[in-house]
Formats: sequence, C-alpha cells, structure tokens
Amino acid sequence: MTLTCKSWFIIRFAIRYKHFLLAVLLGLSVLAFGLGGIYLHARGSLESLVNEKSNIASALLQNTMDEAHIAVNKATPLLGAACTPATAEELKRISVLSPNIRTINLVKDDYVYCSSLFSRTLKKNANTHISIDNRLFLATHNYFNPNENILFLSSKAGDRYAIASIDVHYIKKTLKTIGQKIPLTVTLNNQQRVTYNTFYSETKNGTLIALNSRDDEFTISSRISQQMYLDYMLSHLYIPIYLCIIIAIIISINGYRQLKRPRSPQEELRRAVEDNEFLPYLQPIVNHQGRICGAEILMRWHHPNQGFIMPDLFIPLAEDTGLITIMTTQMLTSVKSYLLQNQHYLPDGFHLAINISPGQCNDLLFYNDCLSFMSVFPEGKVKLVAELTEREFIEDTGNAALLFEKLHNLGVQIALDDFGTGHSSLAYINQFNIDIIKIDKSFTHLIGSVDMPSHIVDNVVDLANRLNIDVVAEGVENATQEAYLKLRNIQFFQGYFYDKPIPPAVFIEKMQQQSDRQARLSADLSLNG
Ligand SMILES: Nc1nc2c(ncn2[C@@H]2O[C@H](COP(=O)(O)O[C@H]3[C@@H](O)[C@H](n4cnc5c(=O)[nH]c(N)nc54)O[C@@H]3COP(=O)(O)O)[C@@H](O)[C@H]2O)c(=O)[nH]1
Repeated sequence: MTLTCKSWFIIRFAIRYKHFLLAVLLGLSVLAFGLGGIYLHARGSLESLVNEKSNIASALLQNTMDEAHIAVNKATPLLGAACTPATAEELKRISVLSPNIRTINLVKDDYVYCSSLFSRTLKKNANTHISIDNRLFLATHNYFNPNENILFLSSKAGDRYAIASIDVHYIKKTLKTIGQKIPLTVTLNNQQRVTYNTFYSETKNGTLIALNSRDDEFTISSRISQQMYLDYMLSHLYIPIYLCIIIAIIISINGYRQLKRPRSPQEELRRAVEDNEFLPYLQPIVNHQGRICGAEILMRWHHPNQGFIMPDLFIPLAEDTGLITIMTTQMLTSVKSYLLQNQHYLPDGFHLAINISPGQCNDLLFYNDCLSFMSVFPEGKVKLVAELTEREFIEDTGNAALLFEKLHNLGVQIALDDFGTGHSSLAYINQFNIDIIKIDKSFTHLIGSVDMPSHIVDNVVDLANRLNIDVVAEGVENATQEAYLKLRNIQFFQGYFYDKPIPPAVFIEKMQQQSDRQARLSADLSLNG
C-alpha cells in the first residue's frame, strides 16, 4: 500500500504535534461529555415545561367546555317550545351568565331557529343552516362569524339540539399566553385542530407531548423539534455551557502541560528520539589545497523549548541508555538523503566522518547502517569514516574486531578520534587496524604558543607516516596552525578556521559554490591551454 503525499504530511503533522493534538482531543472529549449532559438536561427540562404548559392550557379549556356544557344543559329544556321572545330572552340570560360563551342557540332539522343574539324566530335559509356531526366541532357560520372558525358544543334532545358557540380567537389567545414560544395545538375528536404556532414552523419530526381532556373531547399537544431543544439549551443553560467550555480549556491546557512536563532525562531523550529532534550538522574537512573534500557529522538536539543543545550535554546519556544507536541511524539516514540528491557537487572519495561510541562496537547494527548508506552511492563516490573516541575504553570481546573487519570489507575506514588524550591510543592502533588518526584540538591549539610541545604533533605525524595512516588535524583555528601543520604534510584539516559545523543545506550550498568555481577554472584552463 502506497501512501500519498497528503497522508504523509498528515502522519508527520500528527507525530510532530501529538501532545498538542492529544490535549485538544482531551478537551474536546470533556466538552462533548459536558455539552451532552447539558443537552440531555435541557431535553428533560423542556419536556416537563411543555407538559406543564399543556396541563394549564387543558385546564383552562376544560373550564370553558364545562361552562358550555352547563349553558347547553340549561338551554335544553327550552328545545320543546317555539322560539318566543321569552325563549330568546332566556337564551340571552344564559349566555350573559357564561363569560366565555358567545351565543346559545336552538337547532331543529339542521337550522338555527332561536338564538341568544335575536329576539325572534329565525327563518330557514343559508345563513341559519348548520350541520352537526359531533358533540364538539369547528365551523364557520354566516350569522355568528363568516370569516373565522367558531367552536360549537352541542347537546341533543330528540331531533333538536342546543348549541353553545365559543370564540376560537379566545382559545388561540389562551394558547398564545400559556405557550409563548412553544406551539400548542388543540385537537377536537382527533380531527379538527386549533393551533397557535407563530414562532416555530410546524414540524412532523420531534418529540410529541399530548394530553387528553377529561372526557377525551379534545387533546392539547405540542411537538418539540431539535431546534427548540437547542434554543432552550442556549437560552436557559448558557451558564453551564460557558462553565463547560472553560473547564474543557483548563483540562486541555493542563493535559498539555502534563504531557509536556519535564520527565526524567532518560524519558526526555527517548521522547526526543521519537520526535526526530536530533539533527545532523556538517563540519567541512579540507585537503592540502584548501578545498572541501569531506565533512564530519556532528549531532545537535533541536529541543522544542530549550533550542539547540550541544552534544556534550546529551551524548553521555545517549550512550548510557543505548539510544545512541538509533540516533546514529537517524544521522546517517538524514545525511544520506542530502548527499544523494546533491552528489554531483561532491568530489569523488568524499570523506564523510561519523562518531561512534564504544557501546556501538558490540554488535553489527552500525555495520547495517553503513551498508544501507553505502549501497545508494556509486562505488568510490563517498568514503565513510567511523570515528572512534578514546573517551571510553572499548572492550574487545571479539565483537569489535568483527565489526571493524566487516566495516573494512565494506570500504568503511576507521579513525581514532582525540588521538593522544585517552589511555589506549597505541593499543587501539595495533588492535583495530586504524586507517586515520585525528590529532586532538588540544594539541593543535598549542601550536604557536610559547611553550608548545611541538614534538607531540611531530611524533604523531611521524608515527602515522610509518604506519601508513592518514592524519586529520582537528581544531585548526588560525593560519599559523594551518601553516605549521601543512609543513608536516598532514592530509586533512578541520576547524573553525575553515568553518564551524553547519546545517546540511548550508553545507550543500558551499559544495555547489566550490563545484561551480572548479568548473569555471577547468574551463579557463582548457581555453588557455
Ligand atoms: N557518538 C557520537 N558523538 C558525537 C556525535 N556528534 C557529536 N559527538 C561528540 O560530541 C562532542 C562534542 O561535539 P561538538 O560540540 O559538535 O564539537 C565538535 C566541533 O564543533 C568542535 N570543533 C571543531 N573544530 C573546532 C575548532 O576549531 N575549535 C573548537 N574549539 N572546537 C572545534 O570539536 C568537536 C569535534 O568533535 P570530534 O571530532 O568528534 O572530536 C564531540 O567530541 C563528539 O565526539 C555523534 O553523532 N555521535
């Protein structure tokens, strides 16, 4: 399976910022739990509020219905008689005594023949026609209000009816006053409906809360949509929401601090290795003609909080913990990709030195790193040099000798670093078939001083010549030192006089400039020649 550039970018980003992402995830989880809880609470509260409002609306409507029942019951005895002025007067009296009832009427053969509104018998015509299908029903009626529905409640006696009319406008006002933003609906006999629904548009989705009246004559209902739940939560529970956000941020920041908190030096080093915080720097090595012919890889720790940390401060711990092995692999892998892309700027036999610690001489992991490094370059392009320090004693359990033999077979050279400062220089030369000696900078620095023990440098060079070993003079800082060392026919020079350790990209620039200069010089020579 191949990973696209985008996936790589995401993976690298996730690895690089994993602590930050974990902290954000923690905060978001807390926020999700908190808001989830608040939302559930809001649901419960809103549902009980709607229940309460439905109950109040139902009670008020039931009152009106009871009033209508009493009114029609009072009017029922009048059904047997004709519509005299006295009957009409009695209907008016009943209606006036019932504050929520607008009219009381007597109906026969689907026509209103007597009403509390008129003091005479009404004629059969379109205006007085009324069809009564249910005990409670909604209808428009020309006499009472042709433009709006009226709620009628009827009571039957033989083939006649006493009916009371209730203003629907009044019912709507009741629903509005009680419901406020919550839409309430009155449904009669499970069919005809009166709704007050101006704030939220009507929906078929959501939680239905329905309450039947005492005699199942009507139902008060409300459907709570998702929007209503959210609005309720935001308007009533904003303080818990703010608190939840603040707590999530605090937990996030704290989590981040905990994840990033200073650990033991060992843990911190391990974390840095996982986060690829160790970078290779390259210090140029120049030849007798002053041209860059190689470089030494020197490790730097780019710490996210402390900036660049020099190797003296972390190499001993890396050696103790064994992490130096993987750090060396990281250095070689990184430098390999820089040099591979720019190998056309490198002179053949480019001298690339890397430090190895005594602990790395006990197994063949370093050999595998070298093998992988060498395999990508054409033969003879790069001369890899393993620099052995004398700081610690290399125990020759047989493994070190085997490692050096295999490295030699691969074409990797062995250099003895800090020569003369340790306790086993000569023993190592004899034991490990050393190819290069590096004169320690403490000796180089003495060149030019009054009490310079010149015989030390001279003797090292003399020894190297006799054993056919190359010499690198380390720590060259001025022209006097260079001149002195050049007179002794030393092959390689390294020090601040030429350059400090620099990032690989800067080193490549220098190689490119040198390569361009060489090309111009060759072109001039061939023109003149
Ligand atoms: N096992 C590994 N050890 C490593 C690795 N990278 C570095 N090291 C060891 O750390 C020691 C300190 O290294 P550093 O601080 O990088 O110092 C090197 C040069 O910067 C310094 N130098 C070079 N020229 C001059 C100079 O002209 N003057 C001056 N005062 N200092 C100079 O010397 C150090 C060179 O080190 P070396 O050649 O290895 O002796 C260092 O001893 C390294 O061994 C690593 O990847 N693995």
